[in-house]
Amino acid sequence: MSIILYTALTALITYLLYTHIIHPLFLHPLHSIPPAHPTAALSSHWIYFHRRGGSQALSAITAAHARHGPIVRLSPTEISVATYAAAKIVYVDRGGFAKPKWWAEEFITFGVKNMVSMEGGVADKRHARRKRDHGSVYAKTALLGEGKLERIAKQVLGTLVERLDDLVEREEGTMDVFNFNGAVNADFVSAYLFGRAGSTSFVEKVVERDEYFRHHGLFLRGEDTETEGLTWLEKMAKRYCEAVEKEEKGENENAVVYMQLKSRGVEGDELASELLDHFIAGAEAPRTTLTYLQWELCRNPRIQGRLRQELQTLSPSNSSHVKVPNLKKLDTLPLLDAVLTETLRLYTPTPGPQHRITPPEGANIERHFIPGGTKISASLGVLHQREKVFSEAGSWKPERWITDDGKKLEEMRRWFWAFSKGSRTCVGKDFTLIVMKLIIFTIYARYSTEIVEDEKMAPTDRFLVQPEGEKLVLMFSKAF
Ligand code: HEM
Repeated sequence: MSIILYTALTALITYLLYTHIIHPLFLHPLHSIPPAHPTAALSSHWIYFHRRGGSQALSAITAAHARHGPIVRLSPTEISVATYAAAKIVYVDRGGFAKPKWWAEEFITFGVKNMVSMEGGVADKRHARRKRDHGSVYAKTALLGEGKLERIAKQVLGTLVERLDDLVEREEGTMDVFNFNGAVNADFVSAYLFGRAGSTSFVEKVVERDEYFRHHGLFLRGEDTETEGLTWLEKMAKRYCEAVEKEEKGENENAVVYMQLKSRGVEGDELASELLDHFIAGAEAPRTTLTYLQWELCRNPRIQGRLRQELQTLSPSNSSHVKVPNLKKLDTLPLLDAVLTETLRLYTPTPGPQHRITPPEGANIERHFIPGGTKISASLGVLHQREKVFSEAGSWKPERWITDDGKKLEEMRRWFWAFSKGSRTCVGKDFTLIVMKLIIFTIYARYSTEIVEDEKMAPTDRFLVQPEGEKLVLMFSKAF
């Protein structure tokens, strides 16, 4: 071998060794962060392998934190954090970090940016403006005090009770509740978004409901089915928007969110995209939450009984005439709040990494300096498994939320991230909580439930969790 060839080969091997092994392992600014897997500092293969097919790699990330502590390196340029203090820096302090472009764009519909698909962070003024465009429509004071939600509740809960009475009296009481729960929530949220003209009647119209959930499933599954699902969803949202536009002036004031955004100049595809996102969020995440909540109430009949007693203090009607309870009183029932919070903790609907990117100046997190442009995330489901905060974290224990220990309660609330925190916190949080409470009230004050079929209830490792079998069959009986 000639001396020139020998020198060139040695230089190449040295260069490759330096760039692929020595630099990432010993000199890269992230080198002191423990790798989730021995190869994670050298290549992205480990994390890509766990993320194949749309998986969120939640169990791999959970196991990595259990082995290596609160900060781990998932790939040469990506880290995961698992403490309240670190999550606060990423999502809350100084407006929180921006979303990486690829992640924000996952949520684009109609080819335009809605709030969730904006990158955010201090530099993104559009996101802050869009948040302001929503005004107070989703604020707790407006929801509990203005009577608009009560009017919707009267209608939707009336239909719910009719359906359940029929089920119990004429159909032996057995039903798969998974899509049914989605239906009730969809009817609520669509009425609030689009008013009477554009709202769904999924509780009654089973074929329409199943079509919606089927197409949303195609959209979520991604790849070859994504376009078919999205096209169908976009047509649906356009139809609802057109229905509001055709209404007489005055009538369309019931389209609370539509009219609010329109009054701020959000129009056309931008408006349709924003509302479609709220519709999907309002139907899907509570579908999962209520299904797991009902499952746990069936597995814990004593808690179901105590909850019924608590709900009956609000004097529900026992005829088919539905009485909407006082929303402020409903909101403060302690056991109702505890069962819902505990379900959102243990079966977090979006438990996987909420991806962000460090700002150009970098950040100090968990005693490491993280340079600008690093991919970083906390997984909400991992925060919720913190044993020191939530003892027996893997068990459903609603009573943990009913305690006189104010310090403990405050600590648990800090670590409760089901709706995220900071500038990107869920805009529909108070809406969905009060709607779910109304639905639980209406069902469990009047009926009791038992499990008929609960195979495959393990949560899927997807962005939006579902029970693996997408099914939970319950037997309903009249409780009084
Ligand atoms: C159980 C129910 C729900 C859960 C657990 C939930 C959870 C979340 C979480 C974790 C985020 C933050 C995502 C991120 O950082 O990228 C979020 C954002 C958001 N949610 Fe929800 N959500 C629920 C229901 C709803 C409902 C009913 C609506 C609308 C009516 C809604 C509308 C939104 C919007 C628009 C955002 C984006 C906020 C922003 O980017 O600033 N969600 N939600």
